[in-house]
Amino acid sequence: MDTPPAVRARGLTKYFGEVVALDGVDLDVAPGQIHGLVGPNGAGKTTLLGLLLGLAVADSGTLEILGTPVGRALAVPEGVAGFVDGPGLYPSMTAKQNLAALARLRGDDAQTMNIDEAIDQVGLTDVADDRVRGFSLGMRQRLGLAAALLTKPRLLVLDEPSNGLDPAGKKHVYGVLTRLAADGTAVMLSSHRMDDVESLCSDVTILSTGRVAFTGPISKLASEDNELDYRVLTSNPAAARRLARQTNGIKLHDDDLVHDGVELLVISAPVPALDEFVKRLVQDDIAIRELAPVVSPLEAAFLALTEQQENNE
Ligand SMILES: Nc1ncnc2c1ncn2[C@@H]1O[C@H](COP(=O)(O)OP(=O)(O)OP(=O)(O)O)[C@@H](O)[C@H]1O
Repeated sequence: MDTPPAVRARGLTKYFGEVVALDGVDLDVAPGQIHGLVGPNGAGKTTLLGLLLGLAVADSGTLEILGTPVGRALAVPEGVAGFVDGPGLYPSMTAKQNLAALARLRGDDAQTMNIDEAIDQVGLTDVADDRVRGFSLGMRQRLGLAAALLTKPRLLVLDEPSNGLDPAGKKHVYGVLTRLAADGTAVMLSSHRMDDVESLCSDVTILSTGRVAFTGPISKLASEDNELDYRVLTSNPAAARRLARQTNGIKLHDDDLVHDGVELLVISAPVPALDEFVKRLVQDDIAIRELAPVVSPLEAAFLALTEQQENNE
């Protein structure tokens, strides 16, 4: 039998009084997929994640989680774990006691073995017996993730999981999420960091004022026709500039930058024109020391799609 999708939403709509927080949202998340949810402030990200966690119900539309239709009752759907607006923790208890209490609340036996393992997975072993009151935001986020891991979820839902994490903490947590996904758990997470979403997620949904501006594989956003801005650092900026002028489809920006005393060209180009430019640089013996988009394809799409939708309001 085929494994059902982790999430299948059609036409989800949610109002808060007059405010339409979600407006006809369709969403598909496959098992083992890490799916990013991005959008400007107030776009509806937390509201959507809350529906997946059973913290609220939609006013209309249908939602199936792990193959089971979600009803009108407020309850965490079977197989789902996660948190929005930060994990709910007891400040006066230690990290370990928090996990034991949460397990008891769910009616599970507090299996010390699993608790130690979950704490180890998120890298909190050294502070397992410290009270949560003294934990930083990043440590709380990690403990919240450990609490979710204890339930062995098939869908993990996280609101801004990298909030408060230092670069090492982020790398650790992303490693945990990547391994979970490799074992078949679907992960849905919101973020304001496009670079994080690009490095971690295979798919993304861009929300703008409650509507889906894009949903699908991130690779589809980097379409060959899209024109992106690139920074180009070469061994011969003057010759590179001449070649850029002679290559069809390349637009040369006037505001070149100076990087460590070397002139950096800034160009706009669709992928085929960029390919042609690179070939010509190589033919003319000009070394390419750096070639990178000024903003990533996800960030460029995010800005274009959300601006477009806001202008249509
Ligand atoms: N409990 C609530 N009562 C009233 N309005 C709400 C409530 N929750 C959300 N909203 C409104 O619904 C819209 C979507 O909010 P939501 O928190 O889902 O956005 P978000 O994308 O998570 O924003 P942010 O990036 O700022 O966290 C906003 O206009 C918000 O003001």
